[in-house]
Amino acid sequence: MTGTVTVEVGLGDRAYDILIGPGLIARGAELIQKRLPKARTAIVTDENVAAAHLGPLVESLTAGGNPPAVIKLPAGEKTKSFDSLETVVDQIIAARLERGDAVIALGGGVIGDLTGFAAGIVRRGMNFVQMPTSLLAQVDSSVGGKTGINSLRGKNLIGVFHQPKLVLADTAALDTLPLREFRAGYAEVAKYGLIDRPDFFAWLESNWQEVFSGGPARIEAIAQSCRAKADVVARDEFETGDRALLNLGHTFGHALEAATAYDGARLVHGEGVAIGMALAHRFSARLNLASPDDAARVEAHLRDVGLPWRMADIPGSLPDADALFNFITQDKKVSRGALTFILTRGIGQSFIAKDVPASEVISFLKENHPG
Ligand SMILES: NC(=O)c1ccc[n+]([C@@H]2O[C@H](COP(=O)([O-])OP(=O)(O)OC[C@H]3O[C@@H](n4cnc5c(N)ncnc54)[C@H](O)[C@@H]3O)[C@@H](O)[C@H]2O)c1
Ligand SMILES: O=C(O)C(=O)C[C@@H](O)[C@H](O)[C@H](O)COP(=O)(O)O
Ligand SMILES: [Zn+2]
Repeated sequence: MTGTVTVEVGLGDRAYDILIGPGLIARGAELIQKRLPKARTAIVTDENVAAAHLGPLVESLTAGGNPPAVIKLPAGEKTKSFDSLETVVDQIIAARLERGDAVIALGGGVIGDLTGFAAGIVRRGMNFVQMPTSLLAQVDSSVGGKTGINSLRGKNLIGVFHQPKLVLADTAALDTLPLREFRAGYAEVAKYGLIDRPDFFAWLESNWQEVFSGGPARIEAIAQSCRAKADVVARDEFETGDRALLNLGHTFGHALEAATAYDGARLVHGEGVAIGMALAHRFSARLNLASPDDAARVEAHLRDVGLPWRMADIPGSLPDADALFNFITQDKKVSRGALTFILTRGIGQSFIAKDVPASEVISFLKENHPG
């Protein structure tokens, strides 16, 4: 597989394409103008991505007759904040973009989530294009329309659903992504196998080295991930049911991100998801829902690829189990005060578990806390 792969997100009159392949950033103007003729643009990006990939996109849009406004922000999770939101909103308005123009997110999930939120609220909703440059953004965050910023009290607590008009995943951009960030994105790839695609998880166990080294296996893994996500989003856009499955590993993972104050030097999102998925499998085994062998298999794969898989792998000390539990109670899946977790009956057999007893969660956190 070397050309461009297209995956459709089937949302009726708001359906859009995900294009996956090398060289798409430099073709930005042509591909965007085809869907949004004559749209003026503002590009939102971060400093790392700007240094590596902004030039060809600006050149393409300028040559197409519409030089873009550029909004550059510091890299990292702390950029998903009210301060950054204010900057982006103000700069879009200052550039006099209209509703029918387009805001482009060029970057990882941080830039995508923040930019999508800004596009969702400026002029009550503007066109928005995702140009994901991290593995995590290409396989997950650029698809499905969840946008937002963090609160110190919990992850992604402020945001809106706002779908992009187009996703352009330039796989050549991954050549400049640091290995730690590639690994973090891989956690969300493995997630799709663990949710309901056991064959995909087994394929990853055999082929992960090729996915990491690039070439056809990498594009195959990205395309499979996008298909898996597009399927769920098309049947449950606003997470009233099945979409919650995409949260496998996130109830624990988001609590750990908040508990480390979104300090990317200690923990980035995909690493939190890796630890969270291992914990979700271990917790399922503790509740006699799944075999401990399956939990061990997940932990072994995460360890093999170099991802953290237990709380003890996070550098520095963590707040105690009660404080971690307090973050869990802010999870968006909580309903009438009852906890919802994504648990599992085995590899690729995840399910939505409502009314999970708080006492079980607290005991489990105490048993697994590094001390
Ligand atoms: N909306 C969703 O559905 C969804 C899904 C998953 C994750 N998320 C969110 O996504 C965020 C994590 O995204 P992320 O892992 O992409 O983090 P990120 O945006 O912080 O990017 C990771 C790092 O890689 C750098 N980078 C990105 N692309 C690069 C490239 N091509 N070359 C060099 N450096 C590059 C960035 O500057 C950053 O330092 C979290 O905030 C998470 O909550 C959202
Ligand atoms: O798209 C979804 O739905 C997901 O849950 C994907 C997750 O990987 C992602 O991290 C998402 O932002 C988490 O959603 P949240 O609603 O728990 O904030
Ligand atoms: Zn995630």
